[in-house]
Amino acid sequence: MRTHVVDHPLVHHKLTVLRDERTDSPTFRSLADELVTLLAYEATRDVRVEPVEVTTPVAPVTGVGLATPKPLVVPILRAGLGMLDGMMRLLPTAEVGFLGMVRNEETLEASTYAERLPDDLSGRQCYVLDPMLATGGTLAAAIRFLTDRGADDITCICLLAAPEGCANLEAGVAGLDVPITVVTAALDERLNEKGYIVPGLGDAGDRLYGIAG
Ligand SMILES: O=P(O)(O)OC[C@H]1O[C@H](OP(=O)(O)OP(=O)(O)O)[C@H](O)[C@@H]1O
Ligand SMILES: O=c1cc[nH]c(=O)[nH]1
Ligand SMILES: [Mg+2]
Repeated sequence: MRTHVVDHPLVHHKLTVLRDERTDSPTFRSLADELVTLLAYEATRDVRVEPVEVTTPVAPVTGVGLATPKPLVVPILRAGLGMLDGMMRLLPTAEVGFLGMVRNEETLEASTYAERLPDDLSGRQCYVLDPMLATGGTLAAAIRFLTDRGADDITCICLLAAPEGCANLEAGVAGLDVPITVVTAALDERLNEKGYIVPGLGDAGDRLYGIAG
């Protein structure tokens, strides 16, 4: 597994405002959207392309277009939904699959409550969107879903990651013969006793959409 921490002053700046407990939901949503587009630029560096011939007003030229099959973007509900528009801005022709997952806040185990993915992901590059890589349980389960259906290249885009979660995820995907990359805006210090990222930004889903019942 490869972990790439995006080091750019605008990423640091937007993340700082996201972390601030005084930032309200509308501002949080709009900044998360902007930040994801910056992360997506890095995360799509290896997106597969194929040659395309076009003619400019002056001469023919060989350029590139996205290869077929098109990439699949998979936001993990709820909080990953806040990253979808920012990602699709860069990959407007990608397809979108959905995974609904929630972490039990007592046991920290992730469970899946919704799934809408293509049956066959052979040869597909997949981009998984989840703002928080905390214990890593949610992303490990999501990656299993995708590799079980034949995904052959997976990039996870996160706003924040914890070192413990990266280590757990790396161990969890060790047996998979699929390249896995994590792109994040920051690798934070640690997890606290409740499994929250420190310093983190709190509960990403709640900050985007309000307190879940
Ligand atoms: O790495 P982990 O320890 O598995 O935790 C990370 C997960 O926790 C949060 O989701 P949550 O369960 O709060 O659901 P939500 O998005 O609906 O708020 C977050 O959005 C991740 O999906
Ligand atoms: O810090 C954390 C950990 C899990 N989920 C969140 O939303 N925040
Ligand atoms: Mg939540």
